[in-house]
Amino acid sequence: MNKIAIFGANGRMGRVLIDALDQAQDAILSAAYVRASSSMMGVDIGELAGIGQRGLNVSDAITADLSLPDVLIDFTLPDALEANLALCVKHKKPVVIGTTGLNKAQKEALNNASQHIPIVFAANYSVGVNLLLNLARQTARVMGDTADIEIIEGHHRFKKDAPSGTAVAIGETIADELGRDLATCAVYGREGDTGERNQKTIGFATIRAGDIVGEHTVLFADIGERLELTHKASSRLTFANGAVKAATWLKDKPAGLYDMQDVLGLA
Ligand SMILES: NC(=O)C1=CN([C@@H]2O[C@H](COP(=O)(O)OP(=O)(O)OC[C@H]3O[C@@H](n4cnc5c(N)ncnc54)[C@H](OP(=O)(O)O)[C@@H]3O)[C@@H](O)[C@H]2O)C=CC1
Ligand SMILES: O=C(O)C1=N[C@H](C(=O)O)C[C@H](O)C1
Repeated sequence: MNKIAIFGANGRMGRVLIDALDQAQDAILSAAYVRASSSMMGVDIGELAGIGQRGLNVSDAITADLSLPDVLIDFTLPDALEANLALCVKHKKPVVIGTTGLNKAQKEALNNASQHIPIVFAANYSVGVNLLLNLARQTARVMGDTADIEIIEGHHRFKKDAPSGTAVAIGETIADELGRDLATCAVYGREGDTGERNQKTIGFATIRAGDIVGEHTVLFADIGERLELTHKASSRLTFANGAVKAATWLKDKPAGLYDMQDVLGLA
C-alpha cells in the first residue's frame, strides 16, 4: 500500500484529495499538512473533508516525520512551492505537484529539485484534458497553418491565476507543434481598435464565475469550417484521482521531471 501525504490539506483540492485517498484501493493517506499557523491544526482529516471521523489529525509539514510517507502530493499556491520542494528534497521523497500559476523562478526550482527526486508536474490531472492535449497537437498539425487558434477557459470565482495552467499547457503544446514561441504569439484578451487578426497568434480568453470546476475549449477556425475541442470537469475528484494515480506510478521512479502524459502512457 502506497503511503501518501498531502500539502495544503485545507484547500479545495486538499479536502477532495482526502476523500479520494479514503476511497483509493492501492494508496492510503498517511499525513495531511496545513500551515503551522492554520486554525485547522489538529482537526481530524475526515472532519476536514466532510466524510466523518477517520482517526488521523492534520499536522504541519515542518515538524512532521517526513520519513513516513512514500510519496507527497502538493496542490497549494505558488508561494508555498519552494518550501515544499525543499522538504521533499531534504527527505528524498517523490512528489506530485498540481499547483498552477508558477513564475520563472518557481519553474526553475521545480527543474532543480527534479535532479534530486522524481517529480510529476501537470497543470491538469484529468484523463480527458490529457487526451485533449494530444488531440490539440494532432489538429494543429493538420489545420494550424491556416486556422485561427483560440483557447477559452472558465473557472470558479476563487481561482487566483489566469489564464489557467491547463490553457497555458494547451497553448504551449500547439505552439510547440507549429514551431511558434508562445511568449511572443500569445494574445491575452482584446479590447478597442485591435485591427484584423494575425493568423500566427494564439488567443486566450478567461471566464471567472460562480462554482465552475474547470472548462477548456480550443478552437481551430478556418474560412468555411471550425473545429472545437472541449473538456468540462464536473468534479474535483477527477483531478484528485489522477494525482493519486500519478503518486502510485511515481513511487519507484528515478529522479526526473515527469508529467501526466508519462503516467497515462500518452507521451
Ligand atoms: N493540476 C490540476 O489538476 C489542478 C490544479 N489546481 C491548482 O491547485 C492549486 C490549489 O487549488 P485550490 O485547492 O482550489 O486552492 P485553495 O486556495 O483552495 O487551496 C490552497 C491551499 O494552499 C495553502 N497555501 C497557500 N499558500 C500557502 C503557503 N505559502 N504555505 C502553505 N500553504 C499554503 C492554503 O492554506 P490555507 O488554507 O491556510 O490558506 C490552502 O489550503 C491552484 O494552483 C490550482 O490552480 C487545482 C485543481 C486541479
Ligand atoms: O484552480 C482550479 O480550480 C483548477 N486549476 C487548474 C488549472 O489552472 O488549469 C486545473 C483545473 O482546471 C482546475
